[in-house]
Amino acid sequence: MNSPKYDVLPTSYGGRGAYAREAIPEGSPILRCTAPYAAVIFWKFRREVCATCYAYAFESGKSKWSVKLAGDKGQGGVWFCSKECRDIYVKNNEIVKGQGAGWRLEIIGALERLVAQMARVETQMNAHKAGPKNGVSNSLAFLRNIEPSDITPELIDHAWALAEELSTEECRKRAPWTDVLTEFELDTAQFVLDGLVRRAVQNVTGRTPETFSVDAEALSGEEVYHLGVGTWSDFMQLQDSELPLTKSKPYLLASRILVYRFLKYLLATLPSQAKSTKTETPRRGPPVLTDILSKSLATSTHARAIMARDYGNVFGIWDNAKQEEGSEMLGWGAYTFGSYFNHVFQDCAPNLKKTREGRGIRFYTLRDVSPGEELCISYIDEESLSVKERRDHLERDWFFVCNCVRCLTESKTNRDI
Ligand SMILES: C[S@@+](CC[C@H](N)C(=O)[O-])C[C@H]1O[C@@H](n2cnc3c(N)ncnc32)[C@H](O)[C@@H]1O
Repeated sequence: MNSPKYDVLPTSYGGRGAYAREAIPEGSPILRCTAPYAAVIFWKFRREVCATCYAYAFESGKSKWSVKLAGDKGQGGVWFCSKECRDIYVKNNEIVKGQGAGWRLEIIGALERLVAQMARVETQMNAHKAGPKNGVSNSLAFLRNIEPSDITPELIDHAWALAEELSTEECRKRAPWTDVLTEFELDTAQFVLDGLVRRAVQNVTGRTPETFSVDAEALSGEEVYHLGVGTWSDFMQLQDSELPLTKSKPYLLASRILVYRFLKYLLATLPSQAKSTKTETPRRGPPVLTDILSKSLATSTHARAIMARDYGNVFGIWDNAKQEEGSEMLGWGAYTFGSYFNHVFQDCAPNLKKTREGRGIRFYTLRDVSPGEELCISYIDEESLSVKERRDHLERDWFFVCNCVRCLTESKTNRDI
């Protein structure tokens, strides 16, 4: 992917990076991603954060938003800061003009039911003082004790193959769901579902993503290069971190398999599936999105591919409070074209900064950039961490040893360790 202002090229230290095509003055907009390909607003914040523009109710002095969209039977609640944002949500999820976003609310309704069921299971477990079930059952029990040194691509493939068999059996039996997902797993499930929905909607509607253009209006005459969410294949070109992530945090393999099983089960509970009996006449009209989603979960390929592009590529969605006022993370999003900027490498300070604009993000230069210079952001809070903390954090969550000038100098002199 190439922008009018920079090229994405191989770096000397591995992977790709973004390099300025020509001199870029300080304060120049570099890239605006209008929306994430896939995102999640934490389940616990879904009433407080607008599902369209991510506005946080507390910043407007409210405890939650009051504009709600729900299904025919009141299920599938989604909250918005305004009617305009609600209308945008409907438009983005409408497959056939005039038919609204009912299918999406149906899925959210099923999610609400499973969340309520998991709360009941948890209450029962607490009453019986039973340890939490962590979703690693039978054939996958070996995942409980895996160490980083056990992790190989073959072991990961084997675990996913077993997960596919197990989940197919679970959906066939339709026994009640008895595992309890952690908050993080539930949010990961929402993120994966959002990516699968994006893929399905793009496939069905053929809606093409926006391409490079000058969006002069959006920022009062300022020239901003912006990109839409991209296609599934654009998204798939992002770095796949499944292997390094599993080596860094082996427990996440079982956790991600649980997320996949949960989503497959969730889709299997939807009425559109139950109706497809032998006696029913073939459905006419537009493709049923929920059925397409079930098909995309028949194997783990798509869900696994989305999770493989989560760590290392996504950005936190933060409220707009100032840092010193204690800004809060509301969720996270994968902004396809915004994930080619590496962590500051050659010198001590990043030359790009990112800001959130509604559901989009924008990158701009923090200082003058020379032609050919790599455009970098900072992945961490540089100021508050010691050199050891910075390097550990980058190795644990971004899978590389930081050899920037500052880290190398400070490690040599043992400063701040
Ligand atoms: C958001 S991606 C950046 C684009 C990535 N290099 C690519 O080829 O797609 C983040 C990943 O890039 C690599 N990376 C970023 N900054 C780096 C640096 N300073 N040194 C080495 N690798 C880095 C790490 O593998 C990290 O997980």
